[in-house]
Amino acid sequence: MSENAAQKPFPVSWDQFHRDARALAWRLNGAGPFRALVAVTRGGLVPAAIVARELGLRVIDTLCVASYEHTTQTEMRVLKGLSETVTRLGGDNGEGLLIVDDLVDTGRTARIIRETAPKAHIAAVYAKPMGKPLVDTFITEVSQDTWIFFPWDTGLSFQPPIRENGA
Ligand SMILES: O=P(O)(O)OC[C@H]1O[C@H](OP(=O)(O)OP(=O)(O)O)[C@H](O)[C@@H]1O
Ligand SMILES: O=c1[nH]c(=O)c2nc[nH]c2[nH]1
Ligand SMILES: [Mg+2]
Repeated sequence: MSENAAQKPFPVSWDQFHRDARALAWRLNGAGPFRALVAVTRGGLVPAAIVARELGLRVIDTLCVASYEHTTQTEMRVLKGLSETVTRLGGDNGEGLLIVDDLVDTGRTARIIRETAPKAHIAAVYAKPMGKPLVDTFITEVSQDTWIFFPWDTGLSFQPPIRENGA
């Protein structure tokens, strides 16, 4: 999604995120074996830590990608590719690598990852319909017009009563 003007908010708490990331680890447990884990920064760092802990993975790399300024989709920039060590572990095509992100939305990020490592296993905690076909594993699907608010991007604030908003 390039703009979030008319999107449905889907706030996720730390507890909920931990539960969903752990559910992802359960699902991935049968999909390995994995030789290394790659976190897609920055959002993928949080589920990567949880999944790595659950699956006993200790070789962890980052794929540093930026494609959104707040809620606006911008030109895609790969700021850092896979390290030499992890590229060697995964062979030429990324087989045996587990690549983790927080969500897949339009699928643009996942498409770039797929080009970098075609045989890697790509996993995301949340998926929207456009991006869903581009990942191998995900946990929760939300509609395309949903904007997911992650706990590291949000804080507690006063909520006006529903009635006062004219709902
Ligand atoms: O499927 P797409 O439309 O490509 O969107 C999904 C990507 O967008 C977000 O990252 P973002 O580029 O905002 O960077 P961040 O992880 O640093 O927040 C999210 O963490 C995914 O990586
Ligand atoms: O915090 C976020 N929530 C989303 O729904 C989303 N889609 C792309 N990038 C995103 N970042
Ligand atoms: Mg990201």
